[in-house]
Amino acid sequence: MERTETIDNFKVGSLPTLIYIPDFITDNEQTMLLNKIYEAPVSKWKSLKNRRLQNWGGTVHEKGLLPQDLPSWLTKITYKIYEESGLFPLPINHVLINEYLPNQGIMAHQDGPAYYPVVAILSLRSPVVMDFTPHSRLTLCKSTCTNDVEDTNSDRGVIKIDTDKSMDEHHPFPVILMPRSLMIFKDKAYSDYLHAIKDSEVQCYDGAVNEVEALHGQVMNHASSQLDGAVDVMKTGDLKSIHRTTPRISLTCRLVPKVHKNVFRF
Ligand SMILES: O=C(O)CCC(=O)C(=O)O
Ligand SMILES: [Fe+2]
Repeated sequence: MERTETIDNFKVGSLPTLIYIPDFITDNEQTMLLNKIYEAPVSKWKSLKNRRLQNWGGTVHEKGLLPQDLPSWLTKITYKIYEESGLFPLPINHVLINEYLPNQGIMAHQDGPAYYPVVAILSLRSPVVMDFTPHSRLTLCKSTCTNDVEDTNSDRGVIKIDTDKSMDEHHPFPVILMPRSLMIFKDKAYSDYLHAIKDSEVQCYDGAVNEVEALHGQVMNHASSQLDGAVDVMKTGDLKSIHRTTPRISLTCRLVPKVHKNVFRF
């Protein structure tokens, strides 16, 4: 982000509030992050049904965070997000790193209540489409029903969703997440919508709220455009799609406001 630009310049769509910043980090920064992520011992990865993840910053419980210092290679990026966005009241203290193979995704969910309601997602390597879908009513899920939610926010009070099809002014919409981009969402986009990534290698981005910002000239008009994961975006006739050919890594950066300093008083 240039010095003269404010976060407001990066708002996309009409819903409060979705922010999309293309090229938030450089190629070198992306390479450095990927190296660090894949340097971690295999035991740092937790495998789920449809993706694997690394948890950094400590353990999130319903009542707050049992903290662990973030490594400096992560604070470098989380501090940049904190400073440049101006949207977090305190520095980010928790990062979830997800790895998705081209046929993997994440089911529709809303992030758990332990987090401050602003999420920043940095995307690496492969483009992907994130679908936002409205819901009208939320009921807090007690620990007895968290098993049906395959999510890492998991046993600390993931929110169970009651989708109401009669929501009229709310519409589903896709967002394109290109490598090296940062997406931030909060307000209604956080509280009234679920977010999901389809577990398919071909994802439709028709109607994406950030099509111009994300693609700026990258769209290939033909199916022979397989130069790199970053440009596997095609428009064949009316079909707007992203073809995932490499794994995608994302860094979900959040703030858990309540931090437990002393394990024994937790
Ligand atoms: O990988 C992503 O882009 C989304 C991850 C996510 O929604 C989450 O960890 O809560
Ligand atoms: Fe999420």
